[in-house]
Amino acid sequence: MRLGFLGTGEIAAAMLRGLKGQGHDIRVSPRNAEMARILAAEMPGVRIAPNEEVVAGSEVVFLCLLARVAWEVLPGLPFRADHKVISVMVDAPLARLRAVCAPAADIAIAIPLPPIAQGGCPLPVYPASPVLETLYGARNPVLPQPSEAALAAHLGVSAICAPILDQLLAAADWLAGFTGDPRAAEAHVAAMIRAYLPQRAQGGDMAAALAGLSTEGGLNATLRAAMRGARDDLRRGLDGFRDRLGLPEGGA
Ligand SMILES: NC(=O)C1=CN([C@@H]2O[C@H](COP(=O)(O)OP(=O)(O)OC[C@H]3O[C@@H](n4cnc5c(N)ncnc54)[C@H](OP(=O)(O)O)[C@@H]3O)[C@@H](O)[C@H]2O)C=CC1
Ligand SMILES: O=C(O)[C@@H]1CCC=N1
Repeated sequence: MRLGFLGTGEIAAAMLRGLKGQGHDIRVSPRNAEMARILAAEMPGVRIAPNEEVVAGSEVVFLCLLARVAWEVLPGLPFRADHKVISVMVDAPLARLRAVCAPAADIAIAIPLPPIAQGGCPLPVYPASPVLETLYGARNPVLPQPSEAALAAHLGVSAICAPILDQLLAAADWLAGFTGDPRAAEAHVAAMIRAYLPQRAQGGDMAAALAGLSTEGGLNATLRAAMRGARDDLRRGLDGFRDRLGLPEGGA
């Protein structure tokens, strides 16, 4: 398939690496120049081309720009009615994407995360996108959403990755302070938490795991109580995205 990526940053690089071995003909935009060079050298079939050529030469165009850049750049590009466009951008609702990508109308928003490079990354999308399924579905669970609001809520919850990783790193750092082995400490924390996150988590698994860690006076119960404020902070932070993500009142 002929694929184009506009914006060759963190998420585009991960998405490209997630396509390795599929034999696509891929054009990437020249910015970020260093990343574009690395990817073109790393992956057969990837070439660097001006934005206009990325769009003109592709059947599927991935929008991996910052939204504020996209609003300036996209209106001048040669979109066609037969293009399939997949945006992964935050702050880019469908109505505005349709306006700047016209006459292209087959537009979906997806939420990849950097682990898509290896696979196993849940991939919410709205509206359903057969081409996204074709490209990524074999290695990642593609999750079509029933509405743009549901997609936006998934976008919001994706923000927990950084604060949770930050907590895990703080724990590993604390452990390494006693063991003197930061690598082993990080590996241990990762393995311990991974053991609680089965490949196919069922509703209720997390609550059951938490119940199993609630021994009265135990270390887990003690630290959880001491960190109750962090739970409230997380909830408040997510609620703070409502306007930005266009989420309806009510909901949660
Ligand atoms: N990082 C993530 O995990 C995820 C990010 N996203 C979304 O993806 C989008 C990109 O994020 P991310 O990859 O992290 O950001 P980056 O800043 O890493 O990538 C954006 C890229 O766009 C390039 N760029 C700037 N101007 C132009 C232009 N005129 N034409 C072509 N390319 C240009 C930048 O190049 P230069 O460096 O030269 O300025 C940069 O490499 C954002 O909208 C973000 O919300 C979505 C899901 C996950
Ligand atoms: O943090 C962000 O804005 C992007 C969106 C989803 C994950 N990362």
